Amino acid sequence: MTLPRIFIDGEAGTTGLQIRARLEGRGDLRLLSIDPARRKDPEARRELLNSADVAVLCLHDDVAREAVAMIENPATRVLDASSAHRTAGGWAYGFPELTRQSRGEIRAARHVSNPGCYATGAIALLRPLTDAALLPPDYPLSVQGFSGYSGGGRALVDAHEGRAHPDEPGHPMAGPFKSYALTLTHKHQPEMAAHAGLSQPPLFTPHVGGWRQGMLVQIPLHLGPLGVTAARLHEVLADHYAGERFIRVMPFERGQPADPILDPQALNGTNELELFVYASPGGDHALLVSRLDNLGKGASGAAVQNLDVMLGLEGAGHRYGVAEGV
Ligand SMILES: NC(=O)C1=CN([C@@H]2O[C@H](COP(=O)(O)OP(=O)(O)OC[C@H]3O[C@@H](n4cnc5c(N)ncnc54)[C@H](OP(=O)(O)O)[C@@H]3O)[C@@H](O)[C@H]2O)C=CC1
Ligand SMILES: CC(=O)N[C@@H](CCC(=O)OP(=O)(O)O)C(=O)O
Repeated sequence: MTLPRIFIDGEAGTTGLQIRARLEGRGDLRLLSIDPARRKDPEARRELLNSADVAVLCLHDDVAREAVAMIENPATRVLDASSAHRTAGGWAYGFPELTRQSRGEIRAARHVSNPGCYATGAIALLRPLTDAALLPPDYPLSVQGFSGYSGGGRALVDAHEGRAHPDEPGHPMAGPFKSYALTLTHKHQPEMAAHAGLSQPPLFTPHVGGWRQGMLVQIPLHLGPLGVTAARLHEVLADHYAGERFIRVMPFERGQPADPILDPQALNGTNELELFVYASPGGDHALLVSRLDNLGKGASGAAVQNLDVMLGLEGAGHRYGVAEGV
């Protein structure tokens, strides 16, 4: 039996290293590796991109677009971890649990785009609610994100872990806590709108802190104008994700999940996503929260899960977690 050949373009980066670590030891795939000295050589990359059954792109957006343009072999499928193709026509969105059709679309697609980390947290909470008409598509939503610094890729990881070049100025986002994207524009907004079933992008305010990985995404809601209870929001989410291996809707007893305090790092090293619905005592306000590892279900864990869905291997029960700090 010939094993599916997988090439990770950008395997030395934050996302690429984590995908590679998750695929080490898999006897049902064959990893094609590039000579580290030639990892940015277009000819070496072109050859491997066109020899792979699936090319996994762990590159910044512009380089990912160039990589797609280099592929001439019609049999090569692409799983792109960058944000270049998340709302592009002809690309399946790699969120297997999102709708009843998602797995089939990913399985059939030649081109699959892996979701963004903040977007995963927001869309997981919103899409079942817009599909159930509990949230109107034009509802004015706010989304707040809190991420570990690995979300900023190699440059921010190096700045935090003391590997920045002494001649280079400090990374503007390094430090214990920073609010950013204060132009109120962020690359995940179009993706959130498109895949959460919204007709306008949410107001999105991300923050990054001095922990390596793990994130929370929060969506506050005034329930009065929506005419819905927090218990109903919880019920719809719990029904939608029932039976999913990686997504858990946390129990809701009299308006509160069991956790009164959330640590963004609790799912680090896993491919899990937890969803919480909190309610104020009078029932006027709800807070939807998702917790995930930005490098797990927010990037590399999701990519390996998508790879398996593409290849029809999801049912084999592979582990999509990896030790922290890879
Ligand atoms: N970090 C995260 O939490 C997430 C990241 N992503 C996405 O994944 C993609 C990669 O991000 P991330 O891993 O964080 O970024 P990194 O900067 O850590 O990694 C990118 C890698 O690509 C390499 N590279 C740069 N130019 C080329 C080239 N021309 N040919 C081949 N390789 C090249 C870089 O090498 P060098 O460093 O030497 O330049 C680096 O190893 C991005 O599009 C990002 O949006 C998606 C979800 C989450
Ligand atoms: C902390 C930090 O800088 N986070 C990144 C997003 C993280 C991420 O990985 O986004 P993609 O999945 O779209 O690549 C940012 O806000 O641009």
